[in-house]
Amino acid sequence: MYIFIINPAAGNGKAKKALTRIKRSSEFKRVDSYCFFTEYPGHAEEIADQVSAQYKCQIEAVIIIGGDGTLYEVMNGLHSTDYPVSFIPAGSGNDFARGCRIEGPPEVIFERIVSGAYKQVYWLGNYQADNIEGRIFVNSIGIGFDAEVAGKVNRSSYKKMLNKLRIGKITYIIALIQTLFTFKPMTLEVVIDGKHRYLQNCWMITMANHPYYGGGMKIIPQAEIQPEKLPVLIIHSISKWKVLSVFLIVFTGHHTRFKEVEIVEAKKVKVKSDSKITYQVDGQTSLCEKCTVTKQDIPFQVLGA
Ligand SMILES: Nc1ncnc2c1ncn2[C@@H]1O[C@H](COP(=O)(O)OP(=O)(O)OP(=O)(O)O)[C@@H](O)[C@H]1O
Repeated sequence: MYIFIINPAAGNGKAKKALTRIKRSSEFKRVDSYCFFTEYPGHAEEIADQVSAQYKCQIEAVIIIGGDGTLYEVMNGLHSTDYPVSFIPAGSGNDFARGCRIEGPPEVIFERIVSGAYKQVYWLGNYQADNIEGRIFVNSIGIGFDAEVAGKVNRSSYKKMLNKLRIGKITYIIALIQTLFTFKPMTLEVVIDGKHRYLQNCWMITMANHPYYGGGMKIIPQAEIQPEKLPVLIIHSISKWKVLSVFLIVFTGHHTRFKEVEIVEAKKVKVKSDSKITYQVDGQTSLCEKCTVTKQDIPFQVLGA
């Protein structure tokens, strides 16, 4: 049985249109399926939790139609990595689809899913932030400047309108410039695979499971879908104006040439601050003082990729 979890609010309603196209396909008529629509933030996680309890071994795949936020919720709600998952991009950013090369019209992706011929393994990340334990991130987790930019984008009143006009990237540029003037660089204790570092004037630390975030920025161009190791990007001891240059060229991946942009690989990263710092997980933001990030041991199968 194919379980669809659809976020009708993602990408200004793109998900419903994608489902309509899939439903018209001969492949859809041939298979057993159930469609669940999310009604509020957090609902996709509840649905995934219920579905894994109720259907267990009957599940052939869980197919998410929405954006990266919906995928994040589903992966945190599923009880096991044994369920094959697929993602039909219908959000505004769709970085997971970019990272896994899930491309094409929704009905074509669905055909590939059902054929079973297109699949790849994917290792998720785990994080623990203050008292929040055992959570999963799908694409990336970031602390500091990028998280504050993401928070501003999410709260902006004009995001929807600009997305509708297909110039959603302008929301990001506005938030970036606003944050550039308000952001206070952090003093952090960072422990990378047991090695302690004290970073002053730190702008951000980001860990990613593939290169993309924020709707196509190649934040860690060399990040591979791989077990064990997390690519970690650290930007510190940098001027405001150079940060602007970093983000102007981040879509090309050339920002890693700046000497203030450091990339390392690690199995475990701990970040500690004396005050609350903003972090983003797959684009959703929150505050914490301590955060520990690792890679999940067991991969799951992505169909249609
Ligand atoms: N029915 C709903 N109404 C409003 N918000 C919802 C609903 N269902 C889910 N959500 C919330 O919508 C948020 C955004 O969804 P999602 O990230 O999938 O789309 P997006 O923001 O358009 O895409 P992307 O993350 O790829 O940029 C999620 O955090 C989710 O909790």
